[in-house]
Order: sequence, then structure tokens, then C-alpha cells
Amino acid sequence: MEKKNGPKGDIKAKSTPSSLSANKDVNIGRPRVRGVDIMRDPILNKGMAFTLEERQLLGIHGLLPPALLTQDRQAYQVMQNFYRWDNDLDRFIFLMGLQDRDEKLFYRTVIENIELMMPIIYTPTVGLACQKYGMIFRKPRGLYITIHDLGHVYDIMCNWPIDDVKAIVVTDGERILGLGDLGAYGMGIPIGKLSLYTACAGIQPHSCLPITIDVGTNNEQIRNDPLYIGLREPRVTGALYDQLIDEFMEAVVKRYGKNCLIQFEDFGNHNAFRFLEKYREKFCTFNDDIQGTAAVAVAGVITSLMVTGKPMKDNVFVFQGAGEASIGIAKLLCKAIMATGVSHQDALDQVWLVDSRGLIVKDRPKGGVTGEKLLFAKKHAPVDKLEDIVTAIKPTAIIGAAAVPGAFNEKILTDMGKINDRPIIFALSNPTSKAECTAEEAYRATDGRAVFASGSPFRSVQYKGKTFYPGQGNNAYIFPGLALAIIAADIRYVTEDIFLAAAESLARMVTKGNLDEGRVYPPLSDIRCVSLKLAEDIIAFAYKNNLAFRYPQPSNIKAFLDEMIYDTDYVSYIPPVYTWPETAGKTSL
Ligand SMILES: NC(=O)C1=CN([C@@H]2O[C@H](COP(=O)(O)OP(=O)(O)OC[C@H]3O[C@@H](n4cnc5c(N)ncnc54)[C@H](OP(=O)(O)O)[C@@H]3O)[C@@H](O)[C@H]2O)C=CC1
Ligand SMILES: CC(=O)C(=O)O
Ligand SMILES: [Mg+2]
Repeated sequence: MEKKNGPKGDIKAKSTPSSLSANKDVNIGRPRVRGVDIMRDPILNKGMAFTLEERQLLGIHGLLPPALLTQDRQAYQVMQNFYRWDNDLDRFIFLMGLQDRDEKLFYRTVIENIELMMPIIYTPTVGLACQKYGMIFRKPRGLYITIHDLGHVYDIMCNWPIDDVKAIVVTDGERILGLGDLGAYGMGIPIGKLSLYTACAGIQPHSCLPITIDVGTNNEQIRNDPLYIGLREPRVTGALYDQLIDEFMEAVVKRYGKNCLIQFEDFGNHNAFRFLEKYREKFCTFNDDIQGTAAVAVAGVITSLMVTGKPMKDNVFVFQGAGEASIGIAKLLCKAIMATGVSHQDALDQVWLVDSRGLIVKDRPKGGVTGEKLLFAKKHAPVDKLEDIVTAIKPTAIIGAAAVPGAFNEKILTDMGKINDRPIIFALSNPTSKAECTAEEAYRATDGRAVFASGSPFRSVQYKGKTFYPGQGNNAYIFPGLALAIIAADIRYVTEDIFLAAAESLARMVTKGNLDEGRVYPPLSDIRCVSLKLAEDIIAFAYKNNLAFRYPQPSNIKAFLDEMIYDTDYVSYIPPVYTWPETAGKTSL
């Protein structure tokens, strides 16, 4: 279906120039871009769907084959091509090509096939794409700011042709998924995350800006890659690095205002926590790996307990990993435990962390405990191996986020099955190659009793005549809806309470039917409805707690959001016809 005049909130005049060239003034029904330029502009392009009238009016008649192919037909063609490829990296390249060619068609097909395509444009395939970014690089997307641009960051931001950016996802490429330092190759992550802003939450794509901060890379293999797209230098750290990030934050505010959301993504551990503390009260920002992950995992714990039937206060959680994801989850989990009436100390006592040097205990001889980990250090004898830790602590839940593949070995999984009727096993590390265990391993070792979720998707598992549908415990269930809420309701300070509210909202959306199928999250195919409902709930929470600054407060939040979400229908470029009254122009002076 095609819109005559475009929906409200769709391509808007003036404020929505092409992503490719500045100051192209686009009016619905009468784009100022004409001729071949309109076909080359992914925001305006309609492929073969330009009508004869449009082709003549826009000066592109003859530049296209004569047939008119509606968006439906073109979507069908996309799917034919998608299935033709025999590997996911080629599918990734194909979809990126489509995004660069015809944005509306790209989002329409992704939205309609989200369960099929999310593993391509997001984890796990995006991880492989980042590792091979130089080879698959076709066309630049997003903004690159390097350490050598110190003092000029604002000027670079001004080179971005769009004036009404509302959200930025930024990485410095140091910890890309569980794949480590990929330098500028990490750009695939902000691009993928922002594609989900639109696909999952309907955020206007033109208002999203992916940014890579390139301060070099310590990954020698990448530095020596002849196709590497970034600085071939070791990472700059210390005062200069901090100065660049400070300058970047200020430049965002100067260019796009203090309400522009800045989502930190896949920074190294040592910087992620520092920046979150430094900026969280001064800028509109959150760290997805720490806070987004926390919300999705806590939601998963809440729903898992509906299956295990164990009250929150009776659970014991062991984390494999004590980094951004684990500490983020552990802290929010304590908040969730405290919400059930438990004291802070008792909540902390329920949570045990394991890092690369073993169980986190006070006075650990094998390397002390510092920073964020200290809060969780227990008075307990040191234990090195996860197997022994599970035997000693007897957790009800093990949560993996250390990017150590296979860390949940058969013994650990079997022991979890012996300790618990329904053991909770979350293998959250990404991409799939880094998962602590597979879904099948978890179900088999526990005789189908595991309550399982993973960071990257696993296919359904058949076991003893039952089909299990493992849930995807990925922050993708949180950040798109959260970002929509922040943008729509003008939330400026993203508090921890907002993340707990997000977790509770997501948990409420899980049905008994989902749980019966082995899911602790709603099916991925529902992620768009889930993200919109999540945004609605967060906005309601934010107004109630004086955290939303958009006035007047919308009386119907759902309707308010519906008005602003991205519409993938092509718009008509034929200006609406209107007539003057009979008498017009006839009045004599
Ligand atoms: N599902 C999801 O939504 C998300 C998943 N993740 C995934 O989680 C993983 C970790 O990310 P993140 O927390 O940000 O990374 P960090 O680098 O911040 O933390 C990694 C942690 O793992 C620990 N570790 C490393 N080796 C071992 C080992 N052999 N045994 C026990 N612990 C070990 C490290 O220990 P030490 O402190 O001693 O160095 C560190 O505490 C990644 O794979 C990432 O993709 C991240 C965010 C979201
Ligand atoms: C999902 C995600 O943000 C990560 O693995 O880093
Ligand atoms: Mg991440």
C-alpha cells in the first residue's frame, strides 16, 4: 500500500534530508531531489515502484525498466534472493546492500521476517561481519572520529548531513561482543544496534547515528590486515583518550542538543564503568552492555522463577564472569531481590561472582579483588574452578557472561540438574561461538529440566518427545524500546529504576504458554510489539517519577507512540491536487 501524503512522523520536510547529501530539501509529494539522484538516495528510492506519473514528473522516465513493481513484489524478490545465499555472511552483505539502496524496503523485509533476519543483521552474524569488515566493506555508513581529530570533533559532527539526530550508538571497538578488540571493524555493531532501533521499535532511521571512535587497536592481526579500515596504531589510552571522549560528548550536545541519547556499546571494561559513572548524570546516556543486559537478564530471572517456583529470596546466583554484563546484571538483580523485601546485604549474599582468577572472595591470594567486584566479594575460601564452585555454592542459577566457550561443561550442567529440580542456566556470551553451552547440551544434561536462555539464538531442541524453544537473553529486548521511550518522552536521566521497570515490564509480557514451551522471553517474532509495549511502560513510569520532560504529557501513550513510528510504506511523490474557489483571481480592484 502506498501513502498519498505520508503519515505523520514519516519523511518530514526539511528536517529529513538524504543520508547521503546535505541540504536536499525533501517534501512529501514533491521531493526537491529529481532525476537519477532520487533513485540513488536510499531514503527516497522506491526501486521499481515509481509510477509512470512519478517517473515523468521526476525526470526518471526511461531510467527504469518499464514495469512497475509494487513494494510487495519487491519484498518477494528480496526474499527470493535472501534464500538463494547458502551462508549468513553473504546474507549480511546482501541486506546491507539493500539498506544502502532502499531503506523502506530493507526495513519492511526485516520487520516482516525479524526472527529470520535478526541473526543476520545482529548477533551472531554481525560478529563475523565485524571480523571481516574490511573484506565486505562496500559503502561507508556512520561517522568515524579518530584520536587525531582531537580539537575538531564538533567540525566532524557537522559533516554529518542530518540536523535532527536523536540517538547515537557509539563504540571504540575494544570489546566487540566476545570477540575482543576489533578496532574500527567494530562499526558493524552500532550500525546493527541502530537497525534494531528502527526494526524493533519503529524509531525513524534518519534520527539514528552510528559512530566509531578510533583510537587505534591493539589487535595486531587486524592492524596487519591489508584491508583494515582504521588507524594502524596501538590504542591511545590515558588522558588523551579521555579528552577525546569528553570532547565527543560535548560535541554531541552542541550539535544535537542535550536530549540526544548516547548509547555506549562494546567499550572495554576499564572504560565502560568509568564513563557510565562520569556521564550518567550529566548527559542523556546509558551503557547497553552493563545496563541493557542487566534489564534483560533480570527479566529472565523473574520469569524463570515462575517455572522453578522458588521465591527470589531463596535463590543463589553464580556468575561466570565479573565484567560489564555480569556486574550490571548482579547489581540490578540485587535491586530486584530487595524489591521483594530483602535487605541490601542479604541480597548481595545471594550473588556470587567468578572472574578469570576464580571465585571472588575477600583476601584472595591469587590476585586481589578491586573496583566493581569488591561489593560482591565473599568471606569464603578461594575456589578456582567453576566445577568446584558449583559443588561448593550449590547455585539455583548459573549465568555466563565471560566469553569462555563451553565453560558450562557436562559435569557442571549435570551437577546443576542434581542440585535443582529446575536449574536456571543462562549462557549469555555472544556470538554463538562464545556461548557457555548450547541449548541442547543444557537440556540433555538436565534431562529436559533446565530453564535455559542464551545471548545468541539457538534453534528449538527436540528431547524425549518434547520441543523446547530456548529464549534469547539479549539486550535487544530492551534497548530499542528504551531508546524510543527516551526520545519520545524526553527522558534525560536514565536511572537504574528505569532499568528495573524495563525488566519488570518485559517479564510481564511472558505468558504461561511461553513458559510451557521453555521460553523465558516472549518469542523473537513478537519483538516489535514487545519493544513498543516496553516503551509505553517506561514512559508511564518516567512520568510517574518525574523523569520525563515532554509536555504536555500524552493522555494516551500508545496512540502518542503510534503517531511517531517509522512507516515502511513508500510515499507518493505526486503532489496532492487542490482547487481554488470559483471566484479566485476574478475579483477586480
Ligand atoms: N546477552 C547479552 O545481551 C550480552 C552479552 N554479553 C556478552 O558477555 C560477554 C562478556 O562481556 P562483558 O561482560 O562486557 O566483558 P568484560 O570484558 O567486561 O568481562 C569479561 C569477564 O569475564 C571474565 N573471565 C574471562 N575469562 C574467564 C574465565 N576463564 N573464567 C571466569 N571468568 C573469566 C573476566 O575476568 P577478569 O575480570 O578477571 O578479567 C571478566 O570479568 C561477551 O561475550 C558479550 O558478548 C555482553 C553484553 C550483553
Ligand atoms: C549483545 C551485546 O550487546 C553484546 O554481546 O555485547
Ligand atoms: Mg554490546
